[in-house]
Amino acid sequence: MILLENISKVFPSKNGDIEAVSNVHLHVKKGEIHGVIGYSGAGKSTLIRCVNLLENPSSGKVYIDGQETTKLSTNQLRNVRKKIGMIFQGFNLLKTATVYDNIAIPLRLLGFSKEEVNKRVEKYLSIVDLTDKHHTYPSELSGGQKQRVAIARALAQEPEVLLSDEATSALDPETTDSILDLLLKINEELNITILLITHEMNVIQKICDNVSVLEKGKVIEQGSAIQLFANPEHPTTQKFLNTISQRKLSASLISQLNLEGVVARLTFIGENTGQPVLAELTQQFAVKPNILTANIIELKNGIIGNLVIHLAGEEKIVDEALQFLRSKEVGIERLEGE
Ligand SMILES: Nc1ncnc2c1ncn2[C@@H]1O[C@H](COP(=O)(O)OP(=O)(O)OP(=O)(O)O)[C@@H](O)[C@H]1O
Repeated sequence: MILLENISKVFPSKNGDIEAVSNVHLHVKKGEIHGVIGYSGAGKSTLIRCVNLLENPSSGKVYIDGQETTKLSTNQLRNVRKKIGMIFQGFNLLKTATVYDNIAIPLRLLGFSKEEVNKRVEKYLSIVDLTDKHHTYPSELSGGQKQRVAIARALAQEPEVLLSDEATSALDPETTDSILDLLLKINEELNITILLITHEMNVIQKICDNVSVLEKGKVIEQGSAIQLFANPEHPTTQKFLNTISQRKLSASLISQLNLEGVVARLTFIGENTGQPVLAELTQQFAVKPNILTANIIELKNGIIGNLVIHLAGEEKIVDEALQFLRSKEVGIERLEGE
């Protein structure tokens, strides 16, 4: 649905060029929710603005629904942009217009009849659960309600793609959750493809199918959310994961425990999370597992369990025990200390 082919964006500045986005390749398939996560300054906003060409890439190609948009005329581009809705961290509502008009005005500008405008405003206000707010002004709404109006406005143009630029960053955790639920509903019921940017791992955890991690304008890791949460390879991805689950033990504690046995992180995916493998382990091998940390991460498409254990016992038997766990498709990472 969205294909970014080797996109770069360079901003000239007095102190030299700034390469905000560097050779990014990203494919978002129809119907998926793809999250781009990165710290401040990573290039997320610039990248998402390249998708609807609010920002012209310095090089590379953008395809929407198979059509290369980077070579279209302004008129042709206007038609493609109708397929793409966008929501923002700051909501971007018209302060002097009611909720109804905030959604209706862009439709009127697109030339829809009064009846069609009315039909769409009613339909999308109902989808975002704000049917009682027609005559309310944005200043009288909470942040979450403002974002719902912005979402209704984006949906009213009946786009195929929704771009979300940090849409939940200004909201408290509970409101964030309700907006994420709404994005899931839009994705599932209206089959709208969503590309979102965020610096919050819980957003990725809750609604994304696939993820790209951006750092200094480059994609440093890309894959399914399950893959990234189960086996984060890049230190920056690992740092993001630490924000939602405490994965780290101190190096000195690990060193101390490694003197007698090994410290290992066991990762269970999906159905594996329910298997009593540690009980089987102690029945079959003369080892004593001691659980140091444990957590379960619920993702949109599955569950991942993490256990960090200390396995005491004879070296050869400990190795066999770890081999047994691998044979049960448990991910094993031996942790080294100082
Ligand atoms: N119009 C511009 N002119 C010059 N430099 C820019 C411009 N827009 C962005 N940059 C620079 O490009 C880099 C990436 O900025 P961008 O806003 O895309 O990052 P971000 O990941 O969205 O950050 P944040 O989460 O803080 O918004 C930064 O170094 C920024 O200063």
